[in-house]
Amino acid sequence: MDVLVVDHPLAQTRLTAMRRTETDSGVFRASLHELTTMVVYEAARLFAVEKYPIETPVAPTEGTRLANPPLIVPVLRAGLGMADAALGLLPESSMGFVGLARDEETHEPRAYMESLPADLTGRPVLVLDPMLATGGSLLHCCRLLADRGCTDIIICCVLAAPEGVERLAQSGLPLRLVTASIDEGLNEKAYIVPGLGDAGDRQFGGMRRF
Ligand SMILES: O=P(O)(O)OC[C@H]1O[C@H](OP(=O)(O)OP(=O)(O)O)[C@H](O)[C@@H]1O
Ligand SMILES: O=c1cc[nH]c(=O)[nH]1
Ligand SMILES: [Mg+2]
Repeated sequence: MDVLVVDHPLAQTRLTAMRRTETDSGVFRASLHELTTMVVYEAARLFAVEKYPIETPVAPTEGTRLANPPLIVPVLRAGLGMADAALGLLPESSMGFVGLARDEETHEPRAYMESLPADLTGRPVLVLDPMLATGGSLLHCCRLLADRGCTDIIICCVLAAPEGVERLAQSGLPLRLVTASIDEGLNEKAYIVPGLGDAGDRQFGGMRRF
Protein backbone atom coordinates (compact mmCIF):
# COMPACT_ATOMS: atom_id res chain seq x y z
CA MET A 1 0.00 0.00 0.00
CA ASP A 2 1.24 3.45 -0.94
CA VAL A 3 1.52 5.67 2.18
CA LEU A 4 2.13 9.43 2.12
CA VAL A 5 2.77 11.45 5.30
CA VAL A 6 1.98 15.15 4.84
CA ASP A 7 4.77 16.68 6.92
CA HIS A 8 4.33 20.26 5.67
CA PRO A 9 4.97 22.83 8.47
CA LEU A 10 1.43 24.24 8.18
CA ALA A 11 -0.07 20.76 8.43
CA GLN A 12 1.99 20.08 11.54
CA THR A 13 0.88 23.30 13.28
CA ARG A 14 -2.80 22.39 12.71
CA LEU A 15 -2.15 18.89 13.97
CA THR A 16 -0.48 20.31 17.08
CA ALA A 17 -3.58 22.40 17.81
CA MET A 18 -5.74 19.29 17.45
CA ARG A 19 -3.56 17.25 19.79
CA ARG A 20 -3.57 19.75 22.69
CA THR A 21 -6.02 18.95 25.50
CA GLU A 22 -6.88 22.62 26.04
CA THR A 23 -7.97 23.17 22.43
CA ASP A 24 -11.73 23.79 22.43
CA SER A 25 -14.09 22.17 19.95
CA GLY A 26 -14.35 25.29 17.75
CA VAL A 27 -10.60 25.52 17.23
CA PHE A 28 -10.39 21.74 16.87
CA ARG A 29 -12.97 21.79 14.04
CA ALA A 30 -11.29 24.75 12.33
CA SER A 31 -7.88 23.04 12.53
CA LEU A 32 -9.33 19.80 11.14
CA HIS A 33 -10.92 21.73 8.28
CA GLU A 34 -7.64 23.42 7.35
CA LEU A 35 -5.59 20.26 7.75
CA THR A 36 -8.05 18.34 5.57
CA THR A 37 -7.52 20.87 2.79
CA MET A 38 -3.80 20.11 2.90
CA VAL A 39 -4.20 16.33 3.11
CA VAL A 40 -6.75 16.20 0.27
CA TYR A 41 -4.60 18.56 -1.83
CA GLU A 42 -1.73 16.07 -1.54
CA ALA A 43 -4.01 13.09 -2.14
CA ALA A 44 -5.29 14.69 -5.34
CA ARG A 45 -1.81 15.01 -6.82
CA LEU A 46 -2.21 11.67 -8.62
CA PHE A 47 -5.74 12.27 -9.94
CA ALA A 48 -6.04 11.85 -13.70
CA VAL A 49 -6.69 15.05 -15.66
CA GLU A 50 -7.84 15.75 -19.19
CA LYS A 51 -7.35 18.73 -21.46
CA TYR A 52 -10.20 20.59 -23.11
CA PRO A 53 -10.45 23.72 -25.26
CA ILE A 54 -11.13 27.03 -23.50
CA GLU A 55 -10.85 30.69 -24.38
CA THR A 56 -9.16 33.38 -22.30
CA PRO A 57 -10.05 37.03 -23.01
CA VAL A 58 -6.93 37.03 -25.21
CA ALA A 59 -6.72 33.72 -27.05
CA PRO A 60 -7.97 30.15 -27.32
CA THR A 61 -5.93 27.68 -25.25
CA GLU A 62 -6.22 24.38 -23.39
CA GLY A 63 -7.80 24.02 -19.98
CA THR A 64 -7.43 21.19 -17.47
CA ARG A 65 -10.15 19.34 -15.59
CA LEU A 66 -10.32 16.18 -13.50
CA ALA A 67 -10.94 13.23 -15.82
CA ASN A 68 -12.85 11.28 -13.18
CA PRO A 69 -13.77 13.22 -10.01
CA PRO A 70 -13.85 10.91 -6.97
CA LEU A 71 -16.82 10.03 -4.83
CA ILE A 72 -16.12 11.49 -1.38
CA VAL A 73 -17.08 9.25 1.56
CA PRO A 74 -16.77 10.64 5.10
CA VAL A 75 -16.97 8.03 7.87
CA LEU A 76 -19.43 9.36 10.48
CA ARG A 77 -19.17 10.92 12.92
CA ALA A 78 -15.59 12.14 12.97
CA GLY A 79 -15.13 12.18 9.19
CA LEU A 80 -17.95 14.71 8.89
CA GLY A 81 -15.51 17.39 10.02
CA MET A 82 -13.44 16.74 6.89
CA ALA A 83 -16.32 16.68 4.41
CA ASP A 84 -16.75 20.38 3.76
CA ALA A 85 -13.04 20.99 3.15
CA ALA A 86 -12.82 18.03 0.74
CA LEU A 87 -15.90 19.12 -1.19
CA GLY A 88 -14.51 22.66 -1.31
CA LEU A 89 -11.45 21.39 -3.19
CA LEU A 90 -13.48 18.98 -5.31
CA PRO A 91 -16.74 20.79 -6.12
CA GLU A 92 -17.38 18.46 -9.06
CA SER A 93 -17.52 15.43 -6.72
CA SER A 94 -20.53 13.81 -5.14
CA MET A 95 -20.71 12.35 -1.65
CA GLY A 96 -21.67 9.06 -0.01
CA PHE A 97 -21.81 8.29 3.72
CA VAL A 98 -20.85 5.44 6.03
CA GLY A 99 -21.73 5.55 9.75
CA LEU A 100 -19.61 3.46 12.13
CA ALA A 101 -19.17 3.45 15.91
CA ARG A 102 -16.43 1.45 17.57
CA ASP A 103 -17.49 -0.80 20.47
CA GLU A 104 -15.64 0.36 23.58
CA GLU A 105 -14.99 -3.20 24.81
CA THR A 106 -14.25 -5.18 21.65
CA HIS A 107 -13.01 -2.19 19.57
CA GLU A 108 -14.93 -3.66 16.62
CA PRO A 109 -16.91 -1.22 14.44
CA ARG A 110 -20.71 -1.31 14.53
CA ALA A 111 -22.27 -0.11 11.29
CA TYR A 112 -25.36 2.10 11.62
CA MET A 113 -25.51 3.89 8.26
CA GLU A 114 -24.63 3.19 4.69
CA SER A 115 -25.51 5.52 1.84
CA LEU A 116 -23.43 4.61 -1.21
CA PRO A 117 -24.03 4.18 -4.96
CA ALA A 118 -24.70 0.51 -5.80
CA ASP A 119 -22.01 0.43 -8.50
CA LEU A 120 -18.59 2.02 -8.04
CA THR A 121 -16.92 0.38 -11.02
CA GLY A 122 -14.41 2.77 -12.58
CA ARG A 123 -14.91 5.44 -9.91
CA PRO A 124 -12.15 6.53 -7.55
CA VAL A 125 -13.30 7.02 -3.95
CA LEU A 126 -11.80 9.40 -1.40
CA VAL A 127 -12.51 8.12 2.13
CA LEU A 128 -12.34 10.64 4.99
CA ASP A 129 -11.76 9.63 8.61
CA PRO A 130 -9.35 11.53 10.87
CA MET A 131 -8.36 8.42 12.86
CA LEU A 132 -6.86 5.10 11.75
CA ALA A 133 -6.35 3.15 15.01
CA THR A 134 -6.80 -0.66 14.88
CA GLY A 135 -7.95 -0.22 11.28
CA GLY A 136 -11.23 -2.08 11.88
CA SER A 137 -13.45 0.86 10.92
CA LEU A 138 -11.63 1.84 7.73
CA LEU A 139 -11.33 -1.80 6.72
CA HIS A 140 -15.09 -2.20 7.10
CA CYS A 141 -15.72 0.94 5.05
CA CYS A 142 -13.24 0.02 2.31
CA ARG A 143 -14.72 -3.49 2.00
CA LEU A 144 -18.13 -1.92 1.36
CA LEU A 145 -16.54 0.09 -1.44
CA ALA A 146 -14.61 -2.84 -2.93
CA ASP A 147 -17.79 -4.98 -2.81
CA ARG A 148 -19.38 -2.35 -5.09
CA GLY A 149 -16.58 -2.70 -7.63
CA CYS A 150 -14.27 0.13 -6.55
CA THR A 151 -10.63 -0.50 -7.46
CA ASP A 152 -9.14 2.87 -6.46
CA ILE A 153 -9.61 3.86 -2.81
CA ILE A 154 -7.70 6.81 -1.36
CA ILE A 155 -7.93 7.17 2.42
CA CYS A 156 -7.34 10.62 3.91
CA CYS A 157 -6.78 10.75 7.64
CA VAL A 158 -5.05 12.89 10.25
CA LEU A 159 -3.48 10.31 12.55
CA ALA A 160 -2.60 6.70 11.92
CA ALA A 161 -1.27 4.01 14.25
CA PRO A 162 1.31 1.61 12.78
CA GLU A 163 -1.01 -1.28 13.73
CA GLY A 164 -3.81 0.12 11.57
CA VAL A 165 -1.51 0.94 8.66
CA GLU A 166 -0.21 -2.63 8.70
CA ARG A 167 -3.73 -4.09 8.85
CA LEU A 168 -4.85 -2.07 5.83
CA ALA A 169 -1.65 -2.94 3.95
CA GLN A 170 -2.29 -6.66 4.55
CA SER A 171 -5.94 -6.47 3.48
CA GLY A 172 -5.27 -6.93 -0.22
CA LEU A 173 -7.68 -4.06 -0.98
CA PRO A 174 -6.73 -1.43 -3.60
CA LEU A 175 -5.80 1.30 -1.10
CA ARG A 176 -3.64 4.38 -0.85
CA LEU A 177 -3.22 6.24 2.44
CA VAL A 178 -2.51 9.92 3.03
CA THR A 179 -2.07 11.04 6.65
CA ALA A 180 -0.56 13.94 8.58
CA SER A 181 1.24 11.60 11.03
CA ILE A 182 1.97 7.99 11.90
CA ASP A 183 2.03 7.98 15.70
CA GLU A 184 3.76 5.62 18.16
CA GLY A 185 1.03 3.02 18.58
CA LEU A 186 -2.14 2.10 20.49
CA ASN A 187 -2.80 2.01 24.22
CA GLU A 188 -4.72 -0.77 26.02
CA LYS A 189 -8.03 0.88 25.05
CA ALA A 190 -6.97 0.97 21.39
CA TYR A 191 -6.56 4.77 21.39
CA ILE A 192 -3.71 6.28 19.38
CA VAL A 193 -0.68 7.41 21.46
CA PRO A 194 0.10 10.29 21.75
CA GLY A 195 -2.91 10.88 19.50
CA LEU A 196 -5.56 13.50 20.15
CA GLY A 197 -8.26 11.60 22.04
CA ASP A 198 -11.63 10.79 20.50
CA ALA A 199 -11.94 12.81 17.29
CA GLY A 200 -15.74 12.59 17.30
CA ASP A 201 -16.11 13.75 20.90
CA ARG A 202 -13.62 16.55 20.42
CA GLN A 203 -15.60 17.96 17.49
CA PHE A 204 -19.14 17.34 18.61
CA GLY A 205 -19.06 17.12 22.41
CA GLY A 206 -17.98 14.85 25.27
CA MET A 207 -14.38 14.86 26.47
CA ARG A 208 -12.87 11.79 28.00
CA ARG A 209 -9.33 11.03 29.12
CA PHE A 210 -7.49 7.98 27.93
O1 LIG B 1 -9.29 2.13 13.56
P1 LIG B 1 -10.34 1.88 14.58
O2 LIG B 1 -9.82 1.12 15.78
O3 LIG B 1 -11.56 1.23 14.01
O4 LIG B 1 -10.76 3.29 15.19
C1 LIG B 1 -10.95 4.42 14.40
C2 LIG B 1 -12.39 4.83 14.39
O5 LIG B 1 -12.74 5.38 15.67
C3 LIG B 1 -13.31 6.67 15.49
O6 LIG B 1 -14.67 6.64 15.32
P2 LIG B 1 -15.65 6.23 16.53
O7 LIG B 1 -15.94 4.78 16.48
O8 LIG B 1 -15.13 6.78 17.82
O9 LIG B 1 -16.99 6.95 16.15
P3 LIG B 1 -17.30 8.53 16.15
O10 LIG B 1 -16.67 9.06 14.90
O11 LIG B 1 -18.77 8.60 16.15
O12 LIG B 1 -16.69 9.14 17.39
C4 LIG B 1 -12.62 7.17 14.25
O13 LIG B 1 -13.26 8.28 13.67
C5 LIG B 1 -12.57 5.95 13.37
O14 LIG B 1 -13.73 5.76 12.60
O1 LIG C 1 -7.30 7.45 19.25
C1 LIG C 1 -8.40 7.20 18.73
C2 LIG C 1 -8.77 5.90 18.32
C3 LIG C 1 -9.99 5.71 17.76
N1 LIG C 1 -10.84 6.75 17.60
C4 LIG C 1 -10.49 8.01 17.98
O2 LIG C 1 -11.30 8.95 17.82
N2 LIG C 1 -9.30 8.20 18.55
MG1 LIG D 1 -15.48 8.49 18.56
